[in-house]
Amino acid sequence: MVEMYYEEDADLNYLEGKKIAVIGYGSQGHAQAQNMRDAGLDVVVSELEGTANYEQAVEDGFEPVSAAEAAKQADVIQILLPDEVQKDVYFSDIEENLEAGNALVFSHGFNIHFEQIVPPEDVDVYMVAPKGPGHLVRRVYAKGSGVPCLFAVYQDATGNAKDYALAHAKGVGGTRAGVLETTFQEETETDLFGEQAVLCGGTTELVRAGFETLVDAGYQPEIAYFECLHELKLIVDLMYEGGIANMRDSISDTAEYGDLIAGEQVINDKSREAMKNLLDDIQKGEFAKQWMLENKVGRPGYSKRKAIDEEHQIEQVGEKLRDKMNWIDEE
Ligand SMILES: NC(=O)C1=CN([C@@H]2O[C@H](COP(=O)(O)OP(=O)(O)OC[C@H]3O[C@@H](n4cnc5c(N)ncnc54)[C@H](OP(=O)(O)O)[C@@H]3O)[C@@H](O)[C@H]2O)C=CC1
Ligand SMILES: CC(=O)[C@](C)(O)C(=O)O
Repeated sequence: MVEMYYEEDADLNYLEGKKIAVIGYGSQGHAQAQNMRDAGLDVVVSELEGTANYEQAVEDGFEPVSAAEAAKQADVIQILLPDEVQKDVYFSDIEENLEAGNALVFSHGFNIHFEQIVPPEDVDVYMVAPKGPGHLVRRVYAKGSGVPCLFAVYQDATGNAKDYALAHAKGVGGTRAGVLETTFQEETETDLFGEQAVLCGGTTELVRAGFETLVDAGYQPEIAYFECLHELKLIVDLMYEGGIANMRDSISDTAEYGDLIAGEQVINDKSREAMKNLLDDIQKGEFAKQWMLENKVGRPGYSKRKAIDEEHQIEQVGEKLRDKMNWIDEE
């Protein structure tokens, strides 16, 4: 069984007296910067002037600086930029400001694993990757809890990289929930696979396909929304709390029988083969190449498909229903 690390296994004193630059104040940046500041660490943030996230950083009490300035000031430089811009900003603003003994920190291994960024040998390189969206990382920290994190050490120039990584994970709240050690390769390949085949790609396509099947058969779109999207969270919450068996304990026997006999008809050998092909493309770097090229040519495919999905009937139906529903109180 793998070892989890908790609060008592991490010592914030390793980061005592060190300035931590969080470069990029977006989903992860706004959360991790505030959490680390609340933990008593010395944090400086970088954000593009004139953007909404720059204003948000100011509103949250930071004085954002440029990426170059942040890297110059800091001992620990955490790059929380979009993966597709990290390489450009690293070479234009960060690399020249690195000093021996600094730490270069990521929350996803993409740019290191696919060798977009090749750091100097005299700095530590580690990752602290929350296993959850940034806004949740902040929300649960503020409530006294934390989102579980993965950590990995890619380069240990100081001999203390693992201690720094665990302290960093403590600063963002990860050790409150539990932190697991991995490698940059394992985090990168599994995270990309999860995003594509299960969490985002697989699930959104499943939800849309289910919705369209019901609507095309003449059922009310609102009913199809409730069945295929609204309830999904509630079912997954039960799986999250106690596994698939826990969810099955709570649903009806009728639903459980349906679950048992129908699942493999939807996610069949062909679907599993497709999953293996996605993973193969990720492992071979084909996805990484495709994503970096997509950005180089202005994201035509990304923008076209995103526009189509945003116009999908399930979005309009859902928006109207969410406005009308009295929300389940998550407090
Ligand atoms: N989103 C998530 O929940 C998770 C993300 N991660 C990883 O965290 C990292 C950050 O992702 P995420 O938080 O989603 O990214 P976001 O896109 O939410 O935020 C990135 C921020 O960086 C800003 N930015 C862009 N260029 C610059 C620049 N030159 N200087 C300063 N700021 C700049 C962006 O501004 P603008 O928007 O104006 O371009 C944006 O505000 C990635 O490696 C990602 O894989 C890991 C786990 C979960
Ligand atoms: C939240 C998370 O970890 C994702 C979906 O992989 C991401 O946003 O990168």
